[in-house]
Amino acid sequence: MLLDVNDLTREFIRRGKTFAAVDHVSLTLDSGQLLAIVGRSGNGKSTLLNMICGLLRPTSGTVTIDGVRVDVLNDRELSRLRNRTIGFVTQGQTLLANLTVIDNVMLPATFFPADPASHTILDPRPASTSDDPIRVRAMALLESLGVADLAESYPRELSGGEMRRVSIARALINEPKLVIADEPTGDLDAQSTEIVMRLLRRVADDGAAVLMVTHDADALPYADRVYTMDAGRLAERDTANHGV
Ligand SMILES: Nc1ncnc2c1ncn2[C@@H]1O[C@H](COP(=O)(O)OP(=O)(O)OP(=O)(O)O)[C@@H](O)[C@H]1O
Repeated sequence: MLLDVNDLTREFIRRGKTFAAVDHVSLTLDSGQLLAIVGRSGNGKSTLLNMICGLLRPTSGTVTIDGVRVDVLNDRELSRLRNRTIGFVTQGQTLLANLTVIDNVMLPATFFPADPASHTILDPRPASTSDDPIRVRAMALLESLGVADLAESYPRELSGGEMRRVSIARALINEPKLVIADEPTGDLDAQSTEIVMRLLRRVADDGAAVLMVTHDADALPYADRVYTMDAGRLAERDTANHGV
C-alpha cells in the first residue's frame, strides 16, 4: 500500500470554538489506483490533502507514504519527500514568472532528481540541450498535455487552463509515486479535461497512486473509487455508475 491515512483529525478554532475540519478520516491507496474525493466547498478536502503531503500537522492520527510516517518528519525530510515521492498539483497558480514554461517544468528535476545518480545541479549540462534527458521528458509531458508549443513562453502569456496543464507537467517530472491533485481540471474546458484525466489515468496505470479532489463530474469516470467528504468526514460512494 502506498498511502495509508489512519484516523486523521485536524481541528481549528473559529470564534472561540474548536471544530474538526477533518474528522477521523481513514483511507488507503495502492499503486496503480486513482481515487477521487468530491465534496462541497469548505468540507475539509484541502485540509486533508495538506496533511497528507506534510504541509499541515494533524491534531491526531497518522499519514504513511511508502512506509514513511509523514506526520513526524522534520522540515528537511519533508521537503525531500515532497520533491522525490509526491507530485502535488495545487489549485493556485504557482509557476515562476521569470522562467519559461519548459524551465518551470524542469525545475523540480534540476533541484531534486528522482534518481540521485542521474543529474545534480552541480553536473555540467549536456553539450546539446536536446540530449538532456530531463528536457526530453519535460517536452514529452508538455506534448501529452497539448501545450508543447508553449515551451518557450512565459507564464504571463498563458491562459489559466494552459498554466494548469503546465503545473501538471511539472508535478509529474520526477515520476512521483504519489500524485496529489487539487481540482486538476478546475478551469479546463471539456476537451482539456479529457486530456488531463487520460494522462492522470495513464500515470496510475503506469504504477503511481493518484489522489484527486474534484468538483468535476466529467473527471469521475476515470477514478477507481470515489469518496465524498462532508463536514470533515469521508465516505465511499457507490462507484457502480463511475467505472471507466
Ligand atoms: N487555518 C485555518 N484556520 C481556521 N479554519 C480553517 C483553516 N483552514 C481551513 N479552515 C476551515 O476548515 C474548513 C475546511 O476547509 P478546507 O479548505 O479544507 O475545505 P475544502 O473542502 O478544501 O474547500 P474548497 O473546496 O473551497 O477548497 C473550512 O470551514 C475552513 O474555513
